[in-house]
Order: sequence, then structure tokens, then C-alpha cells
Amino acid sequence: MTTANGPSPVDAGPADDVAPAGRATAERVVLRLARPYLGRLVGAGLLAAATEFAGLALMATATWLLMSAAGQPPLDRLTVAIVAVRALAISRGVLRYSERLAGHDAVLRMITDIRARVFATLAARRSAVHRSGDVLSRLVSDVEAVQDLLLRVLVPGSAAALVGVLAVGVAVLISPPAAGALAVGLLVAGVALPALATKVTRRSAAEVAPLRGALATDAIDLTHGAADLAAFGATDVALRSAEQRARRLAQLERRLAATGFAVDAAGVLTAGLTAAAVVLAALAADVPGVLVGVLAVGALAAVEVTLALVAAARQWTQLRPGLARVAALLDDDTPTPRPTDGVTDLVGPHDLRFVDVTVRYRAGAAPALDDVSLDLPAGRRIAVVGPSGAGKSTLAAVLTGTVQPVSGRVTLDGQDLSAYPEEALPRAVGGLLAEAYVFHATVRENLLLGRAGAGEDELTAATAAAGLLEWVHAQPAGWDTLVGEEGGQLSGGQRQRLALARALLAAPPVLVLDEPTEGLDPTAADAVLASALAATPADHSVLLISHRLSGLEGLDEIVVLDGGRVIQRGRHAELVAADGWYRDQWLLQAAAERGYLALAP
Ligand SMILES: Nc1ncnc2c1ncn2[C@@H]1O[C@H](COP(=O)(O)OP(=O)(O)OP(=O)(O)O)[C@@H](O)[C@H]1O
Repeated sequence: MTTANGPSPVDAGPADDVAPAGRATAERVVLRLARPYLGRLVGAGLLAAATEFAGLALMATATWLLMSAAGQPPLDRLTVAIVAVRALAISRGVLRYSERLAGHDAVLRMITDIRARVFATLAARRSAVHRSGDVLSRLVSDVEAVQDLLLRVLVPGSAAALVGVLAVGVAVLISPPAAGALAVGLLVAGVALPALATKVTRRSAAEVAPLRGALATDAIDLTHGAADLAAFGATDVALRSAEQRARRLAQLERRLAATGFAVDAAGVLTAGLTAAAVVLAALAADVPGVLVGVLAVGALAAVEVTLALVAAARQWTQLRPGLARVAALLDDDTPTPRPTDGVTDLVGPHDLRFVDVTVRYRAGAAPALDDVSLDLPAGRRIAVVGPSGAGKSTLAAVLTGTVQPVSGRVTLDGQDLSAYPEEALPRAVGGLLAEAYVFHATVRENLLLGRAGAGEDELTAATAAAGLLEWVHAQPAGWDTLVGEEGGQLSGGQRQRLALARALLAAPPVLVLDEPTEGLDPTAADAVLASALAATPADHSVLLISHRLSGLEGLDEIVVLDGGRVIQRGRHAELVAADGWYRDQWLLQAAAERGYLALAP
């Protein structure tokens, strides 16, 4: 069955690696999210700058101390420097610790907030088309990208820039020409080299991110699909293509590492050349020998600190795709539709209507639903039938709000479905959707997902209606029987019955049943459909999607879809009496099932 949980038509969604044009840049979105934590982050930045400056001052003071001590001056002339060296060494450790504490505290608070938002957005966008491996790696690594942007790019980057400016300021007091040479060196280390690092990293980084996503998906496919791959003899091919991707990734990462080393070497060279230029400028300006030494070591240390900007730039380039995805996911300025007056009460019967609904999954593609109209007042029971790909599951997906029409209206009690808060809609419309998921939990827990707090009688009634009660009673653990990962310890039919029982227990006023008897033999299918319909309260409406035409005699209307269009509609008796798809299919299925039953022991 084709899963119709597609996106709103033509919506590329957050899979885009780059934030859509016209939207705020990823960094701006992250900064907006960071606003509540700005005070803490600025504090962390200042502490980081103080740490680096303490390190720089330590090197300069220690140099002064060593060079002065070589002249064997009276000890009291050195006392202040000795104390300063000790104080700076200790304060550097304390400052670094406080900086890490403040930075991580701010970022971890913020990340908790962002993670919750990402989960909420993904959950709300039930339409997300991404595959589980990709989503999983996004949840983990993209959110970490936000953390890294702050902790490894912005905080150390701004601290390095601040320390560079301070170092030049102090050098000016000793010798302006030496300060000029230092400024040039710092500009090379803090501006030119980071720009170069960004340029050389960008292209490979842009290819690395999607490759990592693809590899995560490969891992899921190779493990979850192992049995099918083996059955079709396709394991080698799948492994080969995964290995190919892994090799390409390794090649790109090697190239990234090599260019990274080259830029690092240029950084070391810059530090040496800057120190040499500072020394020459200071000597030319007749600066005393000890201070020349202090300037030389100070210049080396300052360039070293500023080189942190190279690492920050490199990191930033690698983080950008992830940041763009998180930003695209969270930068949704469209306000969540709030319930308008009178739409909050979703308990009780409802009147649902499709008016000229057209759905298109891709711009330019044929519509999956084409001008479809339906009336589903309270208590009415409709079946939607049609050949594979006719648009049946798409109809259910529109109904549950996972796919948005490109034109036409879907209304619940006269209000557009989109006017309802996403979290409230399932209380009114829901049921057994395509590819229902069975959780690795007990039968009871799987059922209670339909209605938390349901009593034993309700569990029994729903399970009996789905034809699973006998099986439950036959299990040693009864309701507490574990069903295995994705219901793997159940047969296909039992899994389907369990999902149906859960939908019947949930009993939303508009019950959607997408192929409720799939995987059951004809006799069982007829019995289960009849008991499921009988178990549904009379004032609840039902939209049944089925490829089987048996058991539809009692329904109020049968809508035949083909290529997204309604080609026939009416009651079963009318449709079998008229020429057309329904009659042909009915005769074919009846003959096939008679043959099946004749063969059955
Ligand atoms: N998520 C999606 N993205 C793109 N196209 C889709 C998506 N889901 C369905 N389609 C397309 O929309 C059309 C209708 O599909 P739909 O799943 O609604 O058919 P169906 O009648 O339920 O088929 P089946 O009986 O085989 O499940 C098909 O052409 C299908 O390829």
C-alpha cells in the first residue's frame, strides 16, 4: 500500500540543506533562539576572553621575569612579577573552569529548549517525508550543531577577537611600530586564514553532510531490510553501494584533513613571521631588550589565541548545513492556527465535508485527488474503493490533516480542518491509518495508546470486535503478552487486528479505517469488517478504505476513485447493477474468492 503521509503538496520541508531564500539566515535564527540566554552567553564570552588574556599576560610576564632575572637584579624588583605569574597561572585555570561552566550551562539550557521544539515541530508536522535514519541523525547531530555554533564558534571566536584587539592595545603602549606589525599578523591569523579555511572547507563540507545522512539511512536499510535484501539476493549490491558512499565520505574527510593541516601550517608560519616582524620593528624603534623579548613572546601567544578563529571558521562551515536544517524547521513564523470560536469542542458527532478537493504531491505531477467532493455527516458510513494508486490513502491523509489540498476545502462542522489545533484534531478524526505501527510493548499497552485509561470491558469489546480476543486469552501472559519490535512476534493478520482493535478503542467520532482487513483471509475479513462496523457507535461516521468489495452492502455510500477522480458513487446494490469498474471488480473478486473457498480445506 502506498503510504500517503506525504507533505503538504510541493513542500520540500526541512530537508533542504539551505534555508529558503527570503528567510532569516540560519545563524540569525539560532541567535534569536539564544536571546533568552544571551546574558549567560556574553558572560561566558567575557570569561573566555579573560582566560585567554590571562594566558597571554602569563607568557609576557614570565618572559619579562626570566629576562630580567638574567641580569641578577635585587629580588624585590622581581617580587611583583613572581606574584603576578602565580596569580595569572591560578586565575587562568579558575577562569577557564568558570567559562566552561557558564557556557555549558547556557548552551545546555538552550539545547533542551531547542530539542523540545524540534520534537514538537516534527511531531506536529505529521506530514514529514523524511526517512527515519535521516530524521534520527538530524535530531541528534543538527541540534548538536547549534550547541557547537555557540560553544566552539561564537564564544571562542569573539574571545579571540577581543584578546587580539587588547594585545595590540597593550603593544601600542610599548612600541607603536611593533603594535602595527602585530596588528598585521593578527589580521592574517584572525581574518585571512579563517576566510581561507572557510573557502577550502565549504565545498567538501557541503558534500559531507548529505553523505552522512545517506549513510545513516543505509545503516537503517541494511539492518531493518536485511531479511528482504537476503531474500532477493540483493545484500551484496546494497552493501556495495553503502561501501561506495562510505569510501567517498572517507575520501572527502581525508581531503578536508589535508587542507586543514595546510591551513594550520600557514598559521604556525604566520605566528613565527609576526614575532620576527614585531622584534625587527621594536629593535628599529630602540625598545629596551627585555621588552623586545616580551613583545616577541606576547606576539607568538597573541597569534596563537587568534588562530582559534581558524578552527571556529572551519567548524562553522561544517555546521552550516545542520544549522540551516534546524533553522528551516524552527523558523516558522506562521502562527499555529488557534481554534476559532466553537471549534474547541471535538467530542461528540461531527459533520465532515470534502468540497472539490484537489491534492498534488509534486508541482506538475498528476493530482493524487482531483476535484473530489464527499459528505460525511454524523452517523454516515462511506467506503472508498478503487484500483491501486487511485488516491484512497491520500483521501484518508487529507482527512487526518497530514496532507493539505492545493485547492478545495475540507471542513469539520463548517470550519476548515486547518482551523483546528493539530493536537485536537485526532480526538475527532482518526482510526486505523495506512501502515499502522505496532509498538514493542505488551498487547495492553498497544491498545491503551488508543484510549489511555480504558477499562477491561472496553479492551475486551474492542479486541473481540477485531477478532483478536481468543488469541489474547490463549496466550500465557494474556493482555501482558509482548508483541516484539514492530509487532514482529505476531502474524501479519494478528498485527492488523491489534491495530484495528486500537482504532476501535479510540473510537473517534469520525473513524477512518484504511484497509482494516488487509492480510486476513476472505472469511475472516468479512467477519472482522462486520464486527468492527457493529462495534462503532451509531452516531459516529465511518470512512472505510478498501480494495475488497465484500461486506459493503450495508454502507450508505460507496465512492469509486480512479486516478484521483470519482468515477462512480452509490450504494452497493446500485453499483453492482450498473456497468462499470465496481461491477467488473465485484464479479472478479467474487469468482476469485469462490475459488479460494472451494480450495480451502
Ligand atoms: N507521499 C507521497 N509522495 C508522492 N506521491 C505520493 C505519495 N503518496 C501517494 N502518492 C501518489 O499519489 C497517488 C495516490 O496514492 P494513494 O496512496 O492515495 O493510492 P491508494 O489508492 O491508496 O493506493 P493503494 O491501494 O495501492 O494503497 C499515487 O499515484 C501515488 O504514487
